[in-house]
Amino acid sequence: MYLRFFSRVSSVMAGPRPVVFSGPSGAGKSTLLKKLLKEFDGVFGFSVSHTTRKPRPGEENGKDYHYVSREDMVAGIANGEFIESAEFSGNMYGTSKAAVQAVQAQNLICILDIDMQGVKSIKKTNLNPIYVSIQPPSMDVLEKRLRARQTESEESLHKRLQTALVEMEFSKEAGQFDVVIVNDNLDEAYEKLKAALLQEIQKVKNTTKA
Ligand SMILES: Nc1nc2c(ncn2[C@@H]2O[C@H](COP(=O)(O)OP(=O)(O)O)[C@@H](O)[C@H]2O)c(=O)[nH]1
Ligand SMILES: Nc1ncnc2c1ncn2[C@@H]1O[C@H](COP(=O)(O)OP(=O)(O)O)[C@@H](O)[C@H]1O
Repeated sequence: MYLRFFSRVSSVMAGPRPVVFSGPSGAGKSTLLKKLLKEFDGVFGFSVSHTTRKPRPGEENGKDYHYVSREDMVAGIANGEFIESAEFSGNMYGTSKAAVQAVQAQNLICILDIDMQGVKSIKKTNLNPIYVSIQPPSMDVLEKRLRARQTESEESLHKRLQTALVEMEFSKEAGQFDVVIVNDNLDEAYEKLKAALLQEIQKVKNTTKA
C-alpha cells in the first residue's frame, strides 16, 4: 500500500511519460522522431544512446549517439551506468541512466529509439513509457529504403533485414505495443503518431503554461 503510494509519487515527480520508438532498421523511426522534435521543441527530448558503431556522415557525437569503444561501453555497463543495452547487427547499443535523466530533468517527454531487446528490458523497469512500433509497409519497401539511405554495407543490410523479420513479428504480438504505425505515406504516419501522443503533448504544454 505505502510502496504503491511512493512509487506513484516518484513516477509523477519523474515528469511526463517517456515514449519508446521501436521497429525494424529502416522503418522510419529517426525520420518520424526528428519531425516530432522539430515541431514540438520544448515538449520532447531525445535520449541519446551510446553505441559502438561508427558515426554515419552527418551524425553528431552527443546528438545522435555517444560514440564509444566497445571497451568503454562494457566498462560503463559493468559500472551500472545503463538502464538497458543490447547487441544489434554486430554493434553494442545502450540507454544510459544519465541520458534519460538529462531529458526528464527538463520536464520533457523523453523519446527512446531502441530495438526489440531494449523494449523487453525497459518493460522490466519502472520507466512506464508509451510503446510505439514503427513498421514498414512491406519487406520489399524496407529493403528499398535501406538501400536508398546508402548507410549500410551489403553485409550490414542483410543482417538488418533478417532482424527486421523478427521485429515485424514481435510487433504483432498482443500487448507488446500501445500503438503500431505503418509508415507508408510519411505525412499520414506522422499524423497518426501525433494523434497517439496528443494527450501527453497537451499535458506538457499545460504544465509549461502554468
Ligand atoms: N536496445 C537498444 N537499441 C538501440 C539503442 N539505440 C539504438 N538502438 C537500436 O539499434 C538499432 C540500430 O540503430 P542504428 O545503427 O542507428 O541504425 P538504424 O536504426 O538503421 O538507423 C535500431 O533498431 C535502434 O532502435 C539503445 O540505446 N538500446
Ligand atoms: N514514409 C516514407 N516514405 C519514403 N521514405 C521514407 C519514409 N520514411 C522514411 N523514409 C526514408 O527511409 C530511410 C529509413 O528511414 P530512417 O528514419 O532512417 O529509419 P530508421 O530510423 O527506422 O532506421 C531514410 O532514408 C528515410 O529518409
